[in-house]
Amino acid sequence: MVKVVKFGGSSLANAAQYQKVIEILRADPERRIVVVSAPGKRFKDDVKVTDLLIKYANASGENVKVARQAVLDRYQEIADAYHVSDSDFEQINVHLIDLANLHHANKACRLAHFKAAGERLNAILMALVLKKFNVTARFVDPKQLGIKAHGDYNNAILDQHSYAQIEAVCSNLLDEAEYLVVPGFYAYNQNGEVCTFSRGGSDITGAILARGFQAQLYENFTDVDSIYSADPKIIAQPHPIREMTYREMRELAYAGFSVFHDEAIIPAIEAQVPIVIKNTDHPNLPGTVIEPEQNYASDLEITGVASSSRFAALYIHKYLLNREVGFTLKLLKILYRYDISYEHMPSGIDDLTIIFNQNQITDEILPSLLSDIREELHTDQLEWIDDYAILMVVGEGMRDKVGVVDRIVNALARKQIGIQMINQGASRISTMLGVHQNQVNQAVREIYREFFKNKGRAD
Ligand SMILES: Nc1ncnc2c1ncn2[C@@H]1O[C@H](COP(=O)(O)OP(=O)(O)O)[C@@H](O)[C@H]1O
Ligand SMILES: N[C@@H](CC(=O)OP(=O)(O)O)C(=O)O
Repeated sequence: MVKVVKFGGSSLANAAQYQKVIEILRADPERRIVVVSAPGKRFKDDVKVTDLLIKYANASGENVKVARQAVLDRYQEIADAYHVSDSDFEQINVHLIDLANLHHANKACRLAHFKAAGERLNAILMALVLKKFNVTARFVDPKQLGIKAHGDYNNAILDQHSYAQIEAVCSNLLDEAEYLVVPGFYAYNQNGEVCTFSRGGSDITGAILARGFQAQLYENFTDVDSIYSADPKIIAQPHPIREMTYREMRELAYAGFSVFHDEAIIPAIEAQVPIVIKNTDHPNLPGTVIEPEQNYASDLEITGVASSSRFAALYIHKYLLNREVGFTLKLLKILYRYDISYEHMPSGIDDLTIIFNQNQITDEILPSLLSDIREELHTDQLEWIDDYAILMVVGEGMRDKVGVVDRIVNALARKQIGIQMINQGASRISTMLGVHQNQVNQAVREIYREFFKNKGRAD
């Protein structure tokens, strides 16, 4: 049995972090498949290599060389610390130079190729460094593994057919080296071009490989001791979550727990591979285990409260909407025409709200989208709310408890926080609320306080 181990950008930010990663790998012989992100921030105001690469892609004139050098320096510091030879390191330099000279189908394709270099070069470097420790390590590109994706070049989605090839290739590769080092975050489309998953997408690659290799465990190493019940940037020293279910993680990750990518849960669910989130700085701590079902005792009503301000909403009011056959169909056809997907659509008798990911609606399309909806649906009222935030209160413990929603609503009411929308998922393990963005952090604090004030570590 093998473990897939993913290291995030913070875990690979410099040579000192590399050292911790190597020790983690060597501490457990089952850690064979190593998925790496691009080097992340070394300190608070540092810039991630992925962002340096975006700068490089957009640079012109004199700035091109400066931007390229900034990326190269990050790898050079690590290579020097491990005495990687100049000739071995040269491939990293050459790849960065080539990026700017290659022909690309369009701007989006070019950007994806640049961004993917962060992970690709880090995986090449990690394999070179591992060899310095007298172990066999092999860089394996996603193309060789058959990781294929479709959709936007910079927001791609895995092709489900990929698994047949991944599974076939994986077992053979394991015999070839002690460590297979795979770059996260990117895949190839049907034309063989590079495309990336959405930001933070190395978690997805790790999960795909956990399924592909039928791993016993997917270990995801990051910079926190565990997943907490609230974002530690909003609540100081929040309650650590020791165990949680896939369902809980999916909802919380979607709604703002950026420690794990929400789409990365899916391959793990499909193969029923448990996930553990651990800190590269404290690898012996238990971390957070994410598993198929709740097989552990818990007296918590809620597991976590997440928030995200990446949303916008359209409120539509029309009398007798409930009696109008095909109203929603017409609305969805308009969205389809504009190539827009929506996130949620809670509705009442005479109104409905459509919640979008803000990046779906640009300033260019918004006026004509609204005017088409007004004219084709004859609405009585249309309101565009661009400061929309979502709160997600999640917990397996909510399912059988009476009065949880009551406590959420009262906690917000006590602080005069208006609720724009409230929606309880059919799974009954989550309640979603819409609030204004300027109140969202306070809302998280109030809900957190309500449910964790007697649990020892409340803010
Ligand atoms: N509920 C949460 N629990 C733990 N960390 C969280 C939570 N919500 C957001 N985070 C953030 O996620 C960060 C780790 O994710 P990320 O920056 O993507 O790490 P990596 O570089 O390892 O990929 C933490 O430093 C923390 O700020
Ligand atoms: N490097 C990519 C992908 C990724 O997963 O990064 P990280 O592990 O640092 O979140 C990004 O910055 O989006």
